Amino acid sequence: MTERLTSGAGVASVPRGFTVRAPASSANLGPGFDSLGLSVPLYTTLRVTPQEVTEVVPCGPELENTPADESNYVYQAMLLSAQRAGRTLPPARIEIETEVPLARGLGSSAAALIAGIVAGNELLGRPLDHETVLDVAAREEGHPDNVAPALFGGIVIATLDKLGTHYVRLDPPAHLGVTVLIPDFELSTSKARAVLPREYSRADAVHALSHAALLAAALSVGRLDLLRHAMQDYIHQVWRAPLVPGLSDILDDAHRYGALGAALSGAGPTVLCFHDTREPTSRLHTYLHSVMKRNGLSGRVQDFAIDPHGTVVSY
Ligand SMILES: Nc1ncnc2c1ncn2[C@@H]1O[C@H](COP(=O)(O)OP(=O)(O)OP(=O)(O)O)[C@@H](O)[C@H]1O
Ligand SMILES: N[C@@H](CCO)C(=O)O
Repeated sequence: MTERLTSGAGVASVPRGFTVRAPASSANLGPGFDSLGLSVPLYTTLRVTPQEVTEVVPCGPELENTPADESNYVYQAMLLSAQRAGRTLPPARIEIETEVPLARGLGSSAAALIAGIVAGNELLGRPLDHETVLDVAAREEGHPDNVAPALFGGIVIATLDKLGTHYVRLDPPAHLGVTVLIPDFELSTSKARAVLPREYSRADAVHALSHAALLAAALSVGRLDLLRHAMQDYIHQVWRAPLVPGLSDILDDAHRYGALGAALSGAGPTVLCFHDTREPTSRLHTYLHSVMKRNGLSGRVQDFAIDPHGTVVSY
């Protein structure tokens, strides 16, 4: 059985083994800092088998430095669901695999967090509904822009405040594709947040909220022609540019090579460009490779569709 996460809370307890698959995500999209993101089809997968003792088994080269015990971030995420439900997590073997490169701005931590919370909730018989799963994850990350698309798929606009986590999910507009440049070096979110100013001027605030509002509206009605203008940002990219060689050039010039808009993906160093899926992306690929070469970087350039499914549980 495969199911999207569409049912509510309260399903009876689940003794069988199951798999949880959570996608990568690209947050911010320029001015939507901490509030806007989309889902990328690279996946973190957990295979959960109830048994008498807990075992945490990271698999594959990407996870070779993550702990093989209960201190693993995925297992800690599973405990969060038990904590919110006021229950004790039953023991299980948890195998973890990921295609999401770590600390590159593609939401590896959010995919791990969502996969873990959903897996814990599933082991407990789904005491938490989806809004609560999102709220647990958003409070843990401190912002909802990766976890919301990782959970629901598509493009998600979300806010986190004292009253809860509120969101609107959009289906990806027709003909909108994503091209990402994923450099080979890591940049932790904490380092990329530490360079941001603590305060902004009113002019910067007005610039950010007007562009973020325009971007959300453009994405919701499929106005691909507006993306380049709507994606202008002075809240985070300008401060992070020194950490990501070539970023400023790509933000300024990618449109000349067919990009509909460009942004730093999450906290970087991945850079995201939108493209029109009816047009070839070869010129854009050649350009992005040339920027890497000019800056002495290695990495890969890859096209993706936006993942519409989000996190999926299968039996
Ligand atoms: N599958 C996983 N299992 C265990 N730990 C993980 C897993 N995925 C990510 N992590 C932890 O999350 C860290 C990366 O998180 P970080 O927030 O710095 O970057 P990111 O989530 O990849 O990028 P961004 O938040 O900018 O999109 C890793 O170094 C690792 O500690
Ligand atoms: N909005 C977050 C995403 C990365 O987790 C940031 O840019 O720091």
